[in-house]
Amino acid sequence: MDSAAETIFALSSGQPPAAIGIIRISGDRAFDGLARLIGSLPEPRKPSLRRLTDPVTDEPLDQALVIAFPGPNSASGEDLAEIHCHGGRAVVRAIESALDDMDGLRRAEPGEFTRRAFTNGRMDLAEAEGLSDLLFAETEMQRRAAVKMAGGALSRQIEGWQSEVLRLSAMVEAELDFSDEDDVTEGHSDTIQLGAANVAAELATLLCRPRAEKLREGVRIVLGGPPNSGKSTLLNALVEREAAIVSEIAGTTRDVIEVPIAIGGIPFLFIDTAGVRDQGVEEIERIGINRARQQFDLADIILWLGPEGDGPAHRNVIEIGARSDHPDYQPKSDSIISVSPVTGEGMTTLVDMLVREAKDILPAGDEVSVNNRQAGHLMGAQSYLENIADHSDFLIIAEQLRLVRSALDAITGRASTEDMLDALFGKFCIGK
Ligand SMILES: Nc1nc2c(ncn2[C@@H]2O[C@H](COP(=O)(O)OP(=O)(O)OP(=O)(O)O)[C@@H](O)[C@H]2O)c(=O)[nH]1
Ligand SMILES: [K+]
Ligand SMILES: [Mg+2]
Repeated sequence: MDSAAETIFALSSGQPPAAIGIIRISGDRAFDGLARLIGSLPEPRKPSLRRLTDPVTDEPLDQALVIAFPGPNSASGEDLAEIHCHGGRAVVRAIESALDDMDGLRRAEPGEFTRRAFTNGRMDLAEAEGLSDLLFAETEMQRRAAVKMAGGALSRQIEGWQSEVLRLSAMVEAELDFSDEDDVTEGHSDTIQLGAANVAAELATLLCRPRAEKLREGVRIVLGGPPNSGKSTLLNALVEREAAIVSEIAGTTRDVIEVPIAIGGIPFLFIDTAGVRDQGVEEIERIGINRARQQFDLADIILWLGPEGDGPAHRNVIEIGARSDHPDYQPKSDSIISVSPVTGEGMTTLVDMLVREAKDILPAGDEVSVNNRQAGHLMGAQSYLENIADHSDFLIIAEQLRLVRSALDAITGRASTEDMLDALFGKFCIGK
């Protein structure tokens, strides 16, 4: 049997025990399965309170709210039944096993409900990616961006470009049809070139923005400086727990310590590193220092605790005067803030500064951003559009426009490979 033809079921709510459990059944036999538990089917889309009975043993299972959503206007695009039962482990297990015993019903794979929604045209790929992000969102900023994606903001933009490119294609086709006649108008060629350039410019605007992945990974802030400059102490203060070992021994930190934390709804990844020095270094510390240097390369921001102007070459270094309360403290220039986790001096100013900087590094909440996969296809589309500027041959232009359309289709999944779909939907949990 074709797997899409099978009827699937799963617990779609969180792990039991919980106050309620929601079991969803999707497919041709969903209503049949529901009817066998409750007797007769309720009216479509109307929640109704029913007694569930095991069809084999006749044993009462639970009292539950049941809803039947006929396809294709359901979340999955198929007949979909929901059973809102009590969320105890035994109740959920008993209902699931009664369903499992029915012919043609089986437990769903992770993400299978959403995959069916996609297959049945209830959701495009960009929206499904947004939904995936939404399920994994941990900070307020991630949630807002994901809601936008799942709501189809990017899909609508892509649709707009698709229809403009189609319009240009139609003009090119018309030119090709009449090309054996002599009155080919110069003007049309200009209109097509201009139209292609406009779409390319809009793609460029979107491509300039930070990638969506950055929201999931967090802004990478690497603490750097010589041994004993107070990096680990500052890390612990920023993340409000003893994540790194602190001691007066120079060379305490060797491994890279990464701590993800949200501040003001913004995701950060704070990274503590080994103190960088050249003299008196043994083998393990040297490895740690190499790791620190690798982290400097990957950083969005380096927080430099060392001597003024001595930080690694990087586009975004924030210098601070660390351990400002310490008797050995040498004040730096006026523009450099003094910070001490011990007295709290400068801590609020520093955090505010990091939050401000982070906003330029992360996608903005009110703008559409694209992930790396989507950006790859947009860059493809952009280069085909740019090729058009170099050509006056309508055959070549027609081909480039066709390539643009298929690159844009790949973003919404109208041209997607099985591998990519497996990778995306496999990340979802069972029951989603
Ligand atoms: N007075 C004072 N002492 C501090 C401050 N920050 C750190 N220290 C002390 O300085 C010493 C080194 O602190 P660490 O946080 O381990 O320094 P580090 O840069 O991580 O050192 P390595 O991991 O060895 O490179 C410890 O004894 C801390 O207690 C500060 O703000 N004020
Ligand atoms: K130390
Ligand atoms: Mg340290």
